[in-house]
Order: sequence, then structure tokens, then C-alpha cells
Amino acid sequence: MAAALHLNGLCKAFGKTEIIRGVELEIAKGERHAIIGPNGAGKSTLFNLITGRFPQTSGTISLHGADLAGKAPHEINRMGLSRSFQITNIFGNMTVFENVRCALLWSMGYKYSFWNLLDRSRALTEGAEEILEQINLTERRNLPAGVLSYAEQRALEIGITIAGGADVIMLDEPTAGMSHSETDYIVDLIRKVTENKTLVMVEHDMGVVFGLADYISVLVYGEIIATGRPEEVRANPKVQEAYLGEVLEADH
Ligand SMILES: Nc1ncnc2c1ncn2[C@@H]1O[C@H](COP(=O)(O)OP(=O)(O)OP(=O)(O)O)[C@@H](O)[C@H]1O
Repeated sequence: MAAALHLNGLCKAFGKTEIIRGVELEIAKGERHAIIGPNGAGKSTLFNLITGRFPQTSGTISLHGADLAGKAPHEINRMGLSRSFQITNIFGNMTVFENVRCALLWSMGYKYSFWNLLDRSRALTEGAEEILEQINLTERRNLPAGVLSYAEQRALEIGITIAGGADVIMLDEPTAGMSHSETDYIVDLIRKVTENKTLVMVEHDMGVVFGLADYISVLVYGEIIATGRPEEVRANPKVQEAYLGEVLEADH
């Protein structure tokens, strides 16, 4: 079976500066995979390459075996990959329910185009209600999204990301700026909504990474210096030296 995501010899240069330098990475279907590494290592760039925001300089990216070369972000989204943004994507004046419904309409509308209007409207409403339930926002459904707490807005953002049923979910620093209790809440939510899906996330909080990820890849200066199970990565001397030693010390 093809990997959910396969990066092969992936490179990206901005002008003469090589930012991603020959990344090889295979993420199996159903795996929760975290990409960690120091600031400026290229994690966001890697995300932007996978999601089609930047074209790669060389190498290939495949999603379930299909080459993504030349595909626009919305095409990649419709092939089953959905990402969240560090900066929130929410419409503050629209209700929580409308935000989710709108995301569903956008990402699934084309599949419904042959349905009649009433069935389509009913399916969208039911789909949005299901997502609200999953992200624990059913009771907040009629509030303008702008009045939700920060953690609730991030939960809504995750709901918007999973709307449309993508099976590869990419989250960029999902717990950035959160307190411990908010972080625990969002981690539980991510675990729940990514059940049976493939998760790729960039995250700086090592508690989150080690608690959630099945596999971790460490990106340093545009190269993956290690990939493995959390305990293998933690014990890897190269990783300790390049990144984790410092971060884990800072955490204590
Ligand atoms: N569009 C661009 N043009 C030129 N250089 C860029 C561009 N985008 C990113 N870079 C450079 O690429 C390098 C990697 O940046 P990137 O944001 O991918 O790192 P990161 O690992 O996500 O960092 P952080 O953890 O701080 O978010 C940085 O030196 C950055 O200045």
C-alpha cells in the first residue's frame, strides 16, 4: 500500500539559499507524525511545499501514491489533504455553525453538485452538526465565532480543517500560545478527530509531541537528521546534540 505521504529527494531554494535539502520521508496511513526542529529549520516551508503553496525546486511529493507536482492547494485539498494555519482562518462575525457549514460547503460542494438543493442543504447541516459535536462546540453553535475563547477558536479551526473529510490532516503548531489546560484540551481533541486519519503536525511543545506522535522527524537546516518512534528520537545522540538536549532542558 502506498504511503499516505511520500517525500522523495525534496529540495527548495529561495534564490540561491537552499532551505529544504533533500528530504526523504514516508508517512504511513493512519500514523500521527510530528516534525520538530529549531527555529528556521524549514518546517513551515516543508508544510508549504506539501500543501502546494510553494513549488519545489526538485524532488517529488506523493499523496497516496499520486504525484502532487504542479497541483494547486485547492486541488491537493480535494485529493484528501487539509491543513490548518498558525493564523486563524475563522470568520469572526459568522456563527460557529456557519463557519463549519461554510467550510463543508467549500470543500465538499463539488461532490454535492448533482444533488437537489434540499438534500444538499440537509447533508451540509447534518455534516456541520457532526463536526460541532466532535469539536465539543455544539452548545456554542449560535455564537459569533469571534467571541469564542482562544482555545475554542483553535478547536473551531480544527473543525474547519477536518470538514470535507480529508484523510491527511496537517496542523501547524496547534497548541501555540495556549495554557497547560488549554493544551491538554486541544491534544485530546486532536487525538479524537484524527482517529483513523493520518496526522502531520509541526509543534514546538515537546509534551504535546511526545504525547501525541507515533513517529517524529527532526528537521535541522532543511535536512531530516532522524525519524523514529518518540523514545528512539529522544535517545538519538545526533538529535540530542542538534536540538532536543537544549529543548528538553529548557522544559524543566
Ligand atoms: N518566501 C521565502 N523567501 C525567502 N526565504 C524564506 C521564505 N520562507 C522562508 N524562508 C527562509 O527559510 C528558512 C526556514 O523558514 P521556515 O519558516 O520554514 O522555518 P521553521 O522551521 O518553520 O521556523 P519556525 O520554527 O521559527 O517557524 C528561514 O531562514 C526563512 O527566512
